[in-house]
Parts: sequence; structure tokens; C-alpha cells
Amino acid sequence: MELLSLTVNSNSLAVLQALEDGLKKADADPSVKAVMICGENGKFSAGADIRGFSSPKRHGGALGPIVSLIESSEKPVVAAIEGVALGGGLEVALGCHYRIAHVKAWMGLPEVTLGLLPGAEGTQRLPRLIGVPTALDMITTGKHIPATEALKLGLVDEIVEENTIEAAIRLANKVIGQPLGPRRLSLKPVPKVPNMEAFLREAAVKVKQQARGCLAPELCLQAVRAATETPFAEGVRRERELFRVLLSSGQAQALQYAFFAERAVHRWATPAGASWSSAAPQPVCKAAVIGLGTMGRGIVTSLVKASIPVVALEQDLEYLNKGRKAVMLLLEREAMKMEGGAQSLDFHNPARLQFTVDFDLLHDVDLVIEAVFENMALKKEIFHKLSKICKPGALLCTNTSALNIDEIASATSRPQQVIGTHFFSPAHVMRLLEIIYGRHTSPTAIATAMQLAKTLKKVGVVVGNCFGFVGNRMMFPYVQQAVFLLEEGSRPEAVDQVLEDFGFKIGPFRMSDLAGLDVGWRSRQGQGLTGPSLPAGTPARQRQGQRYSPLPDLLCEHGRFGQKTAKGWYQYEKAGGRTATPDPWLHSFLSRYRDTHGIKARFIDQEEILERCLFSLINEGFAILAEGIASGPEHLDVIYINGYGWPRHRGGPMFYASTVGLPRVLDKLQKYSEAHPDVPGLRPSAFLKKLVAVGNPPIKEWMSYLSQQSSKL
Ligand SMILES: CCCCCCCC/C=C\C=C\CC(=O)SCCNC(=O)CCNC(=O)[C@H](O)C(C)(C)COP(=O)(O)OP(=O)(O)OC[C@H]1O[C@@H](n2cnc3c(N)ncnc32)[C@H](O)[C@@H]1OP(=O)(O)O
Repeated sequence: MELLSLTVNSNSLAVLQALEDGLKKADADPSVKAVMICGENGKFSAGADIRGFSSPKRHGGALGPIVSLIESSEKPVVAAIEGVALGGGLEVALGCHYRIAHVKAWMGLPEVTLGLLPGAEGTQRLPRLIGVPTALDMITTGKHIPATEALKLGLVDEIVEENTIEAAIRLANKVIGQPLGPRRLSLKPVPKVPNMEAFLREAAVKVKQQARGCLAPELCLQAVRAATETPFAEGVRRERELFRVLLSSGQAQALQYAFFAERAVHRWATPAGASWSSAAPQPVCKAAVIGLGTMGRGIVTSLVKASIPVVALEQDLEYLNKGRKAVMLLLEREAMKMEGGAQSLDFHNPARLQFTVDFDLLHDVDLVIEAVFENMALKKEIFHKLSKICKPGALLCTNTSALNIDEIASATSRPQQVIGTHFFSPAHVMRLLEIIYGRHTSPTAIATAMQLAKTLKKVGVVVGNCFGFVGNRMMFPYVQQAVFLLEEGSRPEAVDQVLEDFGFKIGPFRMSDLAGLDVGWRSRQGQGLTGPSLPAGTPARQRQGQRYSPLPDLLCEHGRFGQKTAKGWYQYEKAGGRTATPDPWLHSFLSRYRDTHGIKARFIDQEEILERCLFSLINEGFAILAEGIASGPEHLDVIYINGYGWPRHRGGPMFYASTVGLPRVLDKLQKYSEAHPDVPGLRPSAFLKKLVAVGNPPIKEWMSYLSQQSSKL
């Protein structure tokens, strides 16, 4: 028996060479009767080294012929899949005549998530093995499936609970001498679907809709279509052609950047030098959530799903019962999606989930997440109480989206254990957790919050304390520009369309209707920008000498809070309705508003809409980096991709800026700033100017142009 060993993500080229050499040697040696391919260290293969994709010759082109070589071997080749078989790794397994997997193994073709397609004949072999609908789903989503599902789909021949390699050797011995023709996937026809053409057409529409401008899913579908329409060799040619298109698209680079950015933010560090190496997380065996509004409900659900026992607290029985019902509904829905159902979550067990109005029940929890509404006085009152009731080591987290962490911490006797954990709605679905450290927050508290993010299957991003932190702070100038564009002549649907065409899930006005216009209104009232505390005689469209638009306030004064009141920037079929329709009332309201303020409406083209919204957001990003609020551009990008619906295939706002070119971003900001001198958000940040002055360096070098002293933390 010849044994070939594959190494996960080591030098791909060396693995390929070893595979080719081993196969040739095995074929030439008459004493070898069968071949078994396995990985090292309990992992079959996670595919190509993603960093190597910038050198095309090293990958796609090289693996296909080797997979063919495996398949054409006259000796049976068995894949022993342990750990993961992903991308090129699974394509190798598809070339084998038999596949045997450990029960805990995972498989998938995630190339699409990297802006590519399985370019080593995977788009041609997988449909032949498991049928077009399932193959298409795996290839266009890139999802990883467990071995148990792979067995049901026919992707593997057998799963084992014990030693996969021994089982594979047994299988190989058993099949020696059996005909290999029926095991060669390239020779099999693609299984028929009743109306293949109609199926593919419908699938294409769905894929395009979900892709939101991302090329890879559509080209994956085209490659699978080729498998249904042409012989294997022709399909392979088409696959290669499409692979080359994707490889040279900027989207693949953006998606690969996003892959590494998400891993890079896990290695958090503060300007004071704290990091994983200086802090270990505290165990979180029991948690509490205060406030069962929209955010609190999602947070409780998220904790229960992660098997962390939770005490859920509300201010009185009426709110508690309302919250309890809503949480139970969410958990039932989540349980239905899981294999073990409600039993697996065990949320009816009071030891797992307890509802109370009694603060004293929080005495033994390891971590509290306060999720009451955005009111500093209320939050301080709660934190003061927590600091008295909770055990000494308990971590006190606040789910604020903008408020000052230091001020909240000042209400406690243990500011080192106070930290911001900004969840995104719906909290049990959205992947982002913005983790905000204050002046006194300890490294242990940061490490614990980061570990919590991981346990909740979220991406934790550590940032510093400032109004709006990173995500919302960058969002303010973006939304502000969107509203200014309305004042100047545009309409909500026109602005949204441009940003949705760019790839955002929803544009700023649809988003604001969904979130509720009253949220921002309350916050602006709190800041004294509108409402009774606004000094008499304040000009309608100016605050502290800067341009201000009262449009959102005026809508709220008309009771237009968005979806919840069936009217906002759009109109909806009913209160709570989701279908936004342009509203003639709003259009005439905007005309009257412009007349009142002597604004002459003008036509605003798509380029201006896009640039003013995006470049002002990016500009704020540069200011955030310069202030040391985030430790690198990838932090901002990960926040935007995972929390704000930024199109992943554009790599995040800062990566996008690097692809547009910083000189162009600067030029445009300068132009818009000259036209609107009373809008500070359009004034180019000093850091952006510096980067342009030093010659527009690549994004990975940006931070090296900041002097250490610039950090305000
Ligand atoms: C059988 C032989 C084939 C091998 C040679 C192939 C030759 C290539 C030819 C053709 C091309 C094929 C296309 C592809 O294969 S594209 C790559 C497809 N694979 C993937 O997309 C897998 C990506 N990785 C993951 O999904 C996960 O990392 C996973 C493997 C599931 C492990 O997850 P987890 O345990 O959570 O660990 P991390 O994600 O944090 O990863 C740990 C570190 O490893 C780095 N990593 C992981 N995968 C890759 C990769 N494919 N290339 C480069 N680096 C990778 C990751 O960045 C982490 O590094 P660090 O700790 O420094 O951040």
C-alpha cells in the first residue's frame, strides 16, 4: 500500500509536487496495488494557501491535471478525510475513486467566498456525484457541510467514528481488482433534473439576487451550467476560463483581504500594549442580561444558543412577561433550525434560562450585559446597583451604541471591569460585536469580551471609546450626506438605489425607516440639537456654525417614525410593514421645505450621491485611525462588513478607498468640501492627506505613517 500524506495549507506547491510524484511512483511500482491519500495531523486539507492566489500559476491551473491523474490511475485511490476537506482539498478527494470520512470531518468548496470558483475541475465533478441542485448550492454558497450530511448526499462512501486511515486502508484492500470505470466521476453523466433549463434559469435569478453585485456566485453557476450542457473536457475548459476571469477581478482580492482581516482583528491590541499575550479571559459560566427590548431579547437568545446559562432581568412584571414571550418565540424559532430542536437548547430549564425582576439574583453571575435604552442617567443608575450586587470579579458590559463608557464606569466602584459590548440588531443573527474599552478597562476584561464573542460565534472587534465608537461614528457623516442630498434636490429612493446598486443590503433611508427615526430623534434631543432645549433663535439649518438638516426631526414631529408607524422616508402597507413605496406626500413635503428655505432643487447624479456618502464615511475612518480608536483599517472594514451590510466583495470602506486610490478620494473630498464649507465631514482628514503626500502606500503600510504620539488613548 502506498501512503500519500497531504499537509493543510503548507506550501501548496510542495504538496502538489509530492502528490504528483507519489502517484507516478505508485503507478510505476507493480508491488503497489492501491493508493490511500490522507492529510497530516488529523486534517485532510483546507485547500490552497490563500495568500498564494496573487500568483495564479501556482494554483488552479496546477491542481486540475493532478486530480485527473488521480482519477485515471489504474489502481484504486481512496481519500481518507479527517478534519477538513475544503477547496482544492475536496477537489483532490473528488478525483479519488472512493472517499471515506471521519464522522467529525467537514467538507466544502468555499472558493466562492474568496471571489473564485473551484478551478480544479470541482464544478464538473461535484454535480456528477451529488446532482446539480445540491452541487450548485454547495458551490455557489461555499458552505461547509458535516460528514453526516456528506454521507446522505453521496459525497462520501462511508463515515467512521474511529481511525479513518485504517478504515480507508481496509476499503482500499477490499476494492483491489474491482473495475474503476464506474468510480471515475469524469466519465459519469450529470444526473437529470426534470426541467434542467427552467431549474438553472430560476437558480440564476436567485443567485444574482443574493450576490448583490458579487461576480463569483454567478460565474460558479455558469461553470455548473457548462457541466449540464457540454462533455466533461469542454466543461473543464469553461471552468478554467471563468476561473481566470475571477482571479483577475478586484473582487477576489477584496474577498481574500476580508478573510484575513477577520482573522487579524482577533489579534487585538490596545495603544497601551495590552493583547492576548498580556491577558487571559475569565471563564463565563453564567451571564445576566438587563432589559428585554429588541436588543436584550436577541442577546439572551445568543447566550442560550451558546449554552451559557442566563438570568434575564426586567424592570417590572409587565415588561418581564412581554420580554419572556418574545425570547421564547425567538428561541423556539432557533431550535427549529437546529438538529436536536428545543431539547438541544434546553431553554425551558430554569437552570439554563431564568426570568426575574429581582436584581439580587445577579449576585453570582460572571458577566452582565446591560441592554436598556440609550439614557445615560438610567445606565449609570443600573451600573451603580450592579457594582454593589455582583460578585467582585464579574464583568459589567453595556450594550450602548454611542454613549461614553468612562462615564458609565464612573458610576461603579470597579471601572476596570466595565466594558462596552455593542451588539447589532438582530443580536442573535448579526455577526459583529464591537468591544469598547474605556480609560480604566482591564486587559482581562477585553480578553473576556473577545472570548465571549468567539463563544457566541461572532466577530469581536476591539475599539477605543468615543462618541459612536467606530461603526456609528463613521455612519453619522454618511447619513448626514444622504439627508443633505435630499435638501439639495434628490429623493430617498434615488439615494437608496445608488447605494444598493453599490452593494449595500439596504440604503440609508430604508435602513433608517427599519431602525426607527425616533431613535436618532431622541439622541439629538438629548444632545440639545432639537426639541425644547434648543435655544430660541437657533437657525433652522445650522448648529454651532455647521450645516444641520432638521428634515429627520420634522418627519418625527409628523409622527413618521418609519416602518413602525407605516410612514417614514417611505410609506408602508401597514404599521410594521416591510414593503417600502415612494411616498408622494414626502416628495411634496421636500418641495415645500426647499421653498421655505430658499433652496433651488438641482439634479444630483449617481456619482455625486455615491461619493458624498461613501467618501465622508471613509474620511471619518481616517480620523478614527489617526486618533488611535482602532488599531488598523482592517478593524473598520470588518465592522462595516459584519455590522452595516457593506458589500463584502468590496472589502470594506478602507479597502475600497485603497482600490479607488487615495489621491482620488482626497481630490473629491476637497471639491465637495469647497462646495460645502460648513460641512466638517467633507473636510479631508489630516491622515488621508498625509498618506497621499507620501505617495498613496498600500493599505497594509498605512499605520506605519502614524506617529505613536497621535494616539489619544
Ligand atoms: C489535497 C491537496 C490540495 C492542497 C493543495 C491545493 C492546491 C491548490 C490548488 C487549487 C486551488 C484550490 C482553491 C482553494 O483551495 S481556495 C482555499 C479554499 N479553502 C478555504 O477557503 C479554507 C479557508 N479556511 C477556513 O475556512 C478555516 O481557516 C478552517 C480551515 C475551517 C479552520 O478554521 P479555524 O479553526 O477557525 O481557524 P482559522 O480560520 O482561525 O485559521 C487558522 C489560521 O490558518 C489560516 N488559514 C486557514 N486557511 C487558510 C488557507 N486556505 N490559506 C492560508 N491561510 C489559511 C488562517 O488565516 C489562520 O491564520 P492566522 O492564525 O495567522 O490568522
